[in-house]
Amino acid sequence: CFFSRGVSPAHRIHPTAHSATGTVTIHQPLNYRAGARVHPADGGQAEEVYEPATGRVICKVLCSGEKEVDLAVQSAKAAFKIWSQMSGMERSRVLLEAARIIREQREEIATMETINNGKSIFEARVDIDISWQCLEYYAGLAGSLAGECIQLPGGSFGYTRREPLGVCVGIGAWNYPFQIACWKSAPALACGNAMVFKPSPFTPVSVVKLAEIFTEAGMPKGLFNVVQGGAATGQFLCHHPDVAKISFTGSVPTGMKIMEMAAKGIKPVTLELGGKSPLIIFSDCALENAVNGALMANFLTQGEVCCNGTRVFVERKILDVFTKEVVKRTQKIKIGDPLLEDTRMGALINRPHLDRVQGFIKQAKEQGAEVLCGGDLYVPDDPKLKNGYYMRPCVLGNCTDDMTCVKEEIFGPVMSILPFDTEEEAVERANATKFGLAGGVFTRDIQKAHRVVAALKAGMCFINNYNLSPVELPFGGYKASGFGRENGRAAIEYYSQLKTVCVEMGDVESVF
Ligand SMILES: NC(=O)C1=CN([C@@H]2O[C@H](COP(=O)(O)OP(=O)(O)OC[C@H]3O[C@@H](n4cnc5c(N)ncnc54)[C@H](O)[C@@H]3O)[C@@H](O)[C@H]2O)C=CC1
Ligand SMILES: C[N+](C)(C)CCCC(=O)O
Repeated sequence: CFFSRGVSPAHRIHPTAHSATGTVTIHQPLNYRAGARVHPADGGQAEEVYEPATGRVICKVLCSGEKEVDLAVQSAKAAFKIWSQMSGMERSRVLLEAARIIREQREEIATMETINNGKSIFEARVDIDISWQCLEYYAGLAGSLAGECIQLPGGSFGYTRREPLGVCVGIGAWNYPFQIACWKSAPALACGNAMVFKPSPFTPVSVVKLAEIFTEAGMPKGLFNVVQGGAATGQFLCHHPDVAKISFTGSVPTGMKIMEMAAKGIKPVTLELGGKSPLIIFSDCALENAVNGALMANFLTQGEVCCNGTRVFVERKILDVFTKEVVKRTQKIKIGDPLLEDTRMGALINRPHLDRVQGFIKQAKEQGAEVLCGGDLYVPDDPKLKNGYYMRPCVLGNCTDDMTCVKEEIFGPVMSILPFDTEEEAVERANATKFGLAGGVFTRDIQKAHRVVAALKAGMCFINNYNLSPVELPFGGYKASGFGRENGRAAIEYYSQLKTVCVEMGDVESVF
């Protein structure tokens, strides 16, 4: 598998995955509290949930009110008392069992993710693999989470305890619904915390499956709860006095609001926000790898990826050959029914978002960019897909740094190509953005590669590849792309706190 590892071939193909587009409806409650699916106790405003591939409503999600949010937090609080007292090894075993169940149910979860999100089943399987790998990784760390012992004068000493924070809130975006929930819950639970998770109201479905799996794996009932809804529900969560931490993935404007709310309760926050990341292609690159890298950097999940390298800086010497090849390969991307095995680009999340992406392309043309391919709506032949939210992936040439398409996050399949002449110029232009989530470089010159990534003001940098997600590596942003880290050992810092204990072995020497 091309950007995940450790998947046995038996997990790859499932014979029944093909037929479900346009047929699934969901009737079960989508809130999860105290170890069971429940209808929310209050709120109750219903939002339609779509299948992007067909434009069909697959269910209605009931938004949780203040009372339901409180019940979920209280349920988490009760479970925290049990879970936080368990040893790391005991927690590890439960997380490993959850990872095993996810592997077992991989096809079912990936199919649901595809139906609700619109991404290809091929990619959804990778997302689910990254998800269980994340649980395995933090299960591995759970047993070794510890403080340190520090010798002091006269035989006295101090020690630190790494303690959980309490009830953590996770708020997710719609592009990687299951994976985001795992990236937040795995380190949180490994550290001994409880969690209340709110997915995006566009993709409420798969995270409830995760909650069921956690219970089946042996977590105390109430340890992981799901509330549903949009901004109002999110605000109840962020203001709740019993919430110890908020981890958010989403847009910059919402991230600012989350931070303001957290400030009122002195709650720590992790913010995984948007980006407009640079990918710098030098003329001494391996061209085919660089072309592959540019496609990986722009067209996964219909371009709806926060860390995408959407500003592709190409050394002028290879501009023509690189552009020609990228365009040729982009035109070959198979768009269509996301549940078909050979589809590589499915549907965008919803009609307003598709319109927004189309608006960016229109504006790019008005500002002088040239559409080298795609950018138009795509209507699949299959009649059941005719109301889906498809577009052809787009490559823009003739771009300049001041264009809106180069400055703003589009969150769709739109690549902007920008020529450059010198390394210094490329680095300076790459850094001339309010964002700092990711960046990449393609070159065969190892000194240049390391020099350039060292100069990039971005949290996640790639050399000679792009958009890989090994769970062992910390992920997160600089500047307006947020702070805090997910994945890797680093995430432990954001879901635990240190208690220092100072131990006197002698007598108290009072100054009074
Ligand atoms: N850095 C990262 O890891 C990622 C960042 N993103 C960013 O997310 C954006 C797209 O996702 P969207 O779901 O449209 O973002 P969004 O910011 O509109 O919503 C994200 C989540 O916040 C909730 N929310 C909205 N208003 C809220 C409020 N006032 N209080 C509490 N919660 C609130 C939403 O219901 C949703 O669950 C893009 O800008 C993208 O760059 C998306 C995925 C990953
Ligand atoms: C998995 N990956 C690296 C393609 C994207 C992860 C960040 C996001 O949630 O957008």
